[in-house]
Amino acid sequence: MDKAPQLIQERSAPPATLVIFGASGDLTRRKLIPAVASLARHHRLPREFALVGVARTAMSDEQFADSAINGRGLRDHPQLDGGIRYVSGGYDDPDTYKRLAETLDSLDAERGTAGNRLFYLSTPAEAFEPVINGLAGAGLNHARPGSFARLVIEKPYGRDLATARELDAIVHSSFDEPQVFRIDHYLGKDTVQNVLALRFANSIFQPIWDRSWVDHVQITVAETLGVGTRGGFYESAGAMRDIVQNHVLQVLALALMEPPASFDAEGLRNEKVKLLQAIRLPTDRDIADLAVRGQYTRGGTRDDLMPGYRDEPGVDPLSRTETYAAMRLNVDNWRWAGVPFYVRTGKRLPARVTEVALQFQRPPHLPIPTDQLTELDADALILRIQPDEGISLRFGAKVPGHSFRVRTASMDFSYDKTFREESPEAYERLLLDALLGDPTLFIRTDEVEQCWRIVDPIIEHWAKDHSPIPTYEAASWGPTDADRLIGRSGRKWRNPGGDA
Ligand SMILES: NC(=O)C1=CN([C@@H]2O[C@H](COP(=O)(O)OP(=O)(O)OC[C@H]3O[C@@H](n4cnc5c(N)ncnc54)[C@H](OP(=O)(O)O)[C@@H]3O)[C@@H](O)[C@H]2O)C=CC1
Ligand SMILES: O=C1O[C@H](COP(=O)(O)O)[C@@H](O)[C@H](O)[C@H]1O
Repeated sequence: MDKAPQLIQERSAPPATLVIFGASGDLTRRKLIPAVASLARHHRLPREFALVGVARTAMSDEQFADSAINGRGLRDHPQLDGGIRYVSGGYDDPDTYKRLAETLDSLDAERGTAGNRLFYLSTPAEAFEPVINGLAGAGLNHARPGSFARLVIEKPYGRDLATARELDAIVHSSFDEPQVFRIDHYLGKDTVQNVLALRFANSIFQPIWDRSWVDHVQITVAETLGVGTRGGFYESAGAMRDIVQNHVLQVLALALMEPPASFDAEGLRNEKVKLLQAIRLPTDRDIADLAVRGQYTRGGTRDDLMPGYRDEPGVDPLSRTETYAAMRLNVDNWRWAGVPFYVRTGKRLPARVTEVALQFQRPPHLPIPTDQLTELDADALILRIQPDEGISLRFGAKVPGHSFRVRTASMDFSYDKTFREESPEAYERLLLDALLGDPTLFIRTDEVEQCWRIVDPIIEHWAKDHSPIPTYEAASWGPTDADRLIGRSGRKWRNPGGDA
């Protein structure tokens, strides 16, 4: 019998050393170390496991272990006890990699990590090239026979199509594509993977999942937080590069692609690429009607007044960076021709919510007087990715009583209430996949290119547009232009949790 694709197996990691570059940073502290901690807690790491942090900040092994691991309650985990090292040095200094290689060899000897290495680039993008070259200079890009050397690269992958291709050339000068794992942590979320389960493990949804039934689709990635301490990074990214190019387009691709023959890495990624290729590019003439940006200004309530983006640390007081982006997309294929897809993301919106909402067409004829239907919305299927994970089906139901009033009702599935199993954190899931060499939930190079192809024209258009950037008050649902974008076709945004 064929082996099941790795995506659908229960697994634990092989002997290996995880090497994190940028080990003194925000992502390492907030996401990667907790992910390692959770893998250890759930017995998914073998005793032959080690962790090495690399960064310029001076720290001893003990200090790194203390700050990184012990603080997470991992002191007593045999998988990590004595297996934590720290290498401090410049990313472009060959000596850093020489010391790293010695550390890795000694861990192989002491802990039996078998020469398996997973290098995680958790630095700002400027450091990717020197780290890749440094690894190759020390021969760390090659594994001994029977072992692996893999590279995980954080997002955003490039700043546009051209720089993504340049980065790929640098990566491929030292690593072969099967060694490369481009991460988008949204793909590690159970609820994002559940888009696949809902669509392809059931037969009832597939017949209505197309232009004959769907009026339009809305994808929202809304955050209540501002840019926090990441103002410096965000200034050069903006919402389009930070969220739309990766998380939003990945979720969209999973929601709209054709059924793959199997959930193996190539089958799944081929279908995503085909879908992304079918997205029509806006022309310079219609871009203004199809894409909207905004930047948050001071807002909130008197008791909870939030600063404007330009007042955040690390942000230019005259910044023109967008903290909100919305687009209308068209997919030129047989299934979706004519159906509009509205996507939006923003910081400092009134609710933290990520969802995919399919709104269905109204019935062709309603045998009920219109005054009985004033509380009836169009039918909708809402895939709630976070934070209230689940699925809602919204449909019309007769209100009890002597009249024939029909009001929208909701049938809800909640992860929390239905399953007792715990969801792994996205980074935990993806770290384990990379340790196992399963690329299914990582981004292939042609996907990256397709995503840049879609957002590049809009980013370039905005860069040339010198009119004042539209604004929205913190804790509101974005600039009024976004309402016009969707309102032009007589539709409106679903604002989960209500309008603010
Ligand atoms: N933080 C987050 O929530 C998310 C981050 N990412 C991506 O993950 C990666 C890491 O993010 P994050 O941890 O926030 O980054 P940080 O800005 O915290 O940087 C990580 C570490 O890299 C080193 N570093 C900082 N600037 C430079 C530089 N210019 N050149 C070389 N090294 C530098 C610093 O360590 P030292 O000075 O000690 O060498 C720093 O501690 C980035 O690519 C980011 O885009 C992706 C999704 C979410
Ligand atoms: O990649 C990023 O994602 C986070 C949002 O992730 P979530 O899992 O909390 O939804 C976002 O805040 C950050 O700006 C971005 O770089």
